[in-house]
Amino acid sequence: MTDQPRFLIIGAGAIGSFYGALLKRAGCEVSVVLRSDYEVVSQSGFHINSTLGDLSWQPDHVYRDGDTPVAAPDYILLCVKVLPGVDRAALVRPWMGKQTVLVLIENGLDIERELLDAYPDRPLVSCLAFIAVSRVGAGQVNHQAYGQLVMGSFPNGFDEHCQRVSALFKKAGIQVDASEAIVGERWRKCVWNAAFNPLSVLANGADTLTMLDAPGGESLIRALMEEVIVVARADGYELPDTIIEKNIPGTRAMGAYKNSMALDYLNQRPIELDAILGNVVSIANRLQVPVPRLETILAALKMRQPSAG
Ligand SMILES: NC(=O)C1=CN([C@@H]2O[C@H](COP(=O)(O)OP(=O)(O)OC[C@H]3O[C@@H](n4cnc5c(N)ncnc54)[C@H](OP(=O)(O)O)[C@@H]3O)[C@@H](O)[C@H]2O)C=CC1
Ligand SMILES: CC(C)(CO)C(=O)C(=O)O
Repeated sequence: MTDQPRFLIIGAGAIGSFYGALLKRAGCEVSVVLRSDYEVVSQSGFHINSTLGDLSWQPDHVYRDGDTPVAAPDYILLCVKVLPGVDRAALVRPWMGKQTVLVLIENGLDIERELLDAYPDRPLVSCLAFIAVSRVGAGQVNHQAYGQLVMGSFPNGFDEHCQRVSALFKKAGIQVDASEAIVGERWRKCVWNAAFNPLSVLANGADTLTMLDAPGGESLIRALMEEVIVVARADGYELPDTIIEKNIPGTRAMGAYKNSMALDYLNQRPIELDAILGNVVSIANRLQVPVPRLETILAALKMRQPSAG
């Protein structure tokens, strides 16, 4: 591994280009594999309007499918949406060198397994992003708030790669919380995402305050969060009840906010329904934990979007 770590971002949308900008700021070589934004970013880079200032940057190399990288990356930062039609293991395969380590910044539960199965001898760095950032045009990103990462090795621990990558993000000014139990952290975040994200789609792309203030809204959201907590506990992750008491006022304090699934829905893009809700329900079914409300919402959304899951 070189002194200046070499990163390749696959999925350089809102999250990928934002965290890529930070790695660039920390002195790394950062390249990207692009699809729809290839021409624009090749010519004029990413334009990122951020609460941290102007984070616009030019990748060291801009690739597209079928290209051969100039050099194998030390790290692949995988930030594509986790969707049933997207084979993430196949997506990274052409770019993996003999020593390349995968770093995921993606939402959802139980989303690492397919990558670990495909690359069983590779360390896997798993990250959760607490951020509000969206892609507003080709190569154009708007960062509205936050940015903290929670990071750990999958399935557990905090290895030398986590240490190295977290040090780079910290150097660029981002808070990184180290976790020895990243799966528990995924459950903890899922308490929020599995309740708010799918419900916002049923509510026609509603923001958080609209959902909380609708008649019966807050009590439904609390009940959904309780169901997720019960499943997490049955799966061996002892989440405290206080999560809900923190989540509700914390969400109110953020102001009206449209989560990533609401934005996907409003922009007619596929939603990460299985990664965020379907996998919770599957684990509940396997462990025979009743989750009637989560199941109802999942079934209703599958009717709306049968193939995009
Ligand atoms: N945005 C946010 O505030 C937050 C997002 N997250 C999570 O982060 C993850 C990424 O989300 P986000 O960045 O918002 O999503 P975006 O839709 O902004 O970005 C996804 C990117 O992946 C690219 N992509 C998809 N397939 C390929 C491919 N085959 N080859 C190359 N590029 C590809 C897309 O390119 P193309 O345009 O060509 O399709 C797009 O640029 C998700 O799991 C999300 O839930 C978590 C917390 C907050
Ligand atoms: C928690 C939140 C709202 C932002 O980090 C998110 O994960 C999302 O928008 O899906």
